[in-house]
Amino acid sequence: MSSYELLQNMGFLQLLKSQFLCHLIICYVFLVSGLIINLLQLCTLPVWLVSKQLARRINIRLAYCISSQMVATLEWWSGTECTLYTDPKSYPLYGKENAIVVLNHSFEIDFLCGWTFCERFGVLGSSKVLAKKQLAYVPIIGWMWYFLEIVFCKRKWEEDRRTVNESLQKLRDYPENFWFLLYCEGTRFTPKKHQVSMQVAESKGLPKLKYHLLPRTKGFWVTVQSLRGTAAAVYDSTLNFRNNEMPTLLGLLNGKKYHADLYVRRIPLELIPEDEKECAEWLHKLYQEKDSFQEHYAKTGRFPGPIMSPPRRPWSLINWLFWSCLLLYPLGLLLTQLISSGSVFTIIASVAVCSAGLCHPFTGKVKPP
Ligand SMILES: CC/C=C\C/C=C\C/C=C\C/C=C\C/C=C\C/C=C\CCC(=O)SCCNC(=O)CCNC(=O)[C@H](O)C(C)(C)COP(=O)(O)OP(=O)(O)OC[C@H]1O[C@@H](n2cnc3c(N)ncnc32)[C@H](O)[C@@H]1OP(=O)(O)O
Ligand SMILES: CCCCCCCCCCCCCCCC(=O)OC[C@@H](O)COP(=O)(O)O
Repeated sequence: MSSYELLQNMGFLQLLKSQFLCHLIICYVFLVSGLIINLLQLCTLPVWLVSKQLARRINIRLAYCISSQMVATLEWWSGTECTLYTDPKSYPLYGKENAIVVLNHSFEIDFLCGWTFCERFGVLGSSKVLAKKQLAYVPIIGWMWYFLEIVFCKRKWEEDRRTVNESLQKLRDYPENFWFLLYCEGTRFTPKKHQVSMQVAESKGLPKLKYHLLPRTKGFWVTVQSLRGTAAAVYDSTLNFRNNEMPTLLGLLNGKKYHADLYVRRIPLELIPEDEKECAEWLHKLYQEKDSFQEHYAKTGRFPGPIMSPPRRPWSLINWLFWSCLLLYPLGLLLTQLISSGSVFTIIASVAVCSAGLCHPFTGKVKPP
């Protein structure tokens, strides 16, 4: 094939990825498979009574079937690249131990990049997060999290102090390695929130941060204390995207390729102070360091240290193809039957769906490569 033809084909592929019908198919597979998996998770309830560890292992695999579909959208559909900057001595330990991950909360898809690294190190099904309670009620993801023993907080310290500790204690005998994600900033970065947060920093006599909100220290302290002896280290992770891009889920769905850079430092848990006040000071210092890494990135376009990128694995794609075949076949049969029935309503409905696809605002907007 000539390079001109190849370019033309690539242009066609990009155009295809921007079509509403493709988005509809991806969302249909995600929603229907997600609800089926939620139902299967519900069926594991009796297994908990017989063997807790077996039920946990089953739920890890079921959760993988959901979260890896979103990872596949990032890795295989949009082709987004993820580069890891880290110390080669720490690299072999990733995925082989329990860890607390501290990540900046600056992008709509930062959690998805986190999931992508979980996938590459084989801990996607078991990965956990300290999430706000409202997310527990979101169908598919929230319900999946319930069975994964995700830790939820109300962001009311008087209540969270006890409940977060109790939920974390339950993870002490978790049967597989997990990463526990903590967004210490507590909410996603916006210029307005940054302004308020820097006023708090000033009132506390703390140095100002340019790229982060002031970290909330209480959740970090309770997590470190509760997971001592369970987690081996804190993975201090700093994420940014090349070319000042602000990636979105819709961009990924449209097949837009981004380039994520993640800088990870492994800090053994023993190095973190046990005392609440000292631990808070330690975290503030960590965020000042994270700020300096972002400054380095803004100036040089890279993070410090060597690159040790793990390759993408085929499993997320295989999982997506499996669910697609399973769910698109009956849908195809149904549509064929409806159309061959020749009913006026069916024909009008089909035309309406196709027109919606053609009139979609993203159609034809993709720049040819
Ligand atoms: C090798 C590869 C490595 C890594 C790969 C990366 C990642 C992969 C890992 C895992 C992936 C797993 C899952 C990801 C999937 C999805 C995640 C998606 C979504 C979840 C996101 C969320 O839900 S974020 C929101 C919830 N989380 C948090 O809030 C956590 C942080 N918060 C805390 O820790 C809080 O302390 C708390 C919640 C425990 C309690 O909150 P509360 O509000 O009650 O107390 P505070 O801590 O705030 O205490 C009050 C003190 O705060 C000061 N204050 C007041 N205003 C501000 C302000 N604007 N900014 C900062 N501080 C403020 C106030 O003065 C009080 O100060 P004191 O001195 O009295 O403490
Ligand atoms: C293949 C898939 C395509 C289908 C797309 C489905 C999309 C499901 C997305 C579910 C993602 C769940 C994670 C949400 C992240 C989130 O909501 O974080 C909250 C924080 O910022 C703090 O919030 P706040 O302080 O209240 O602003």
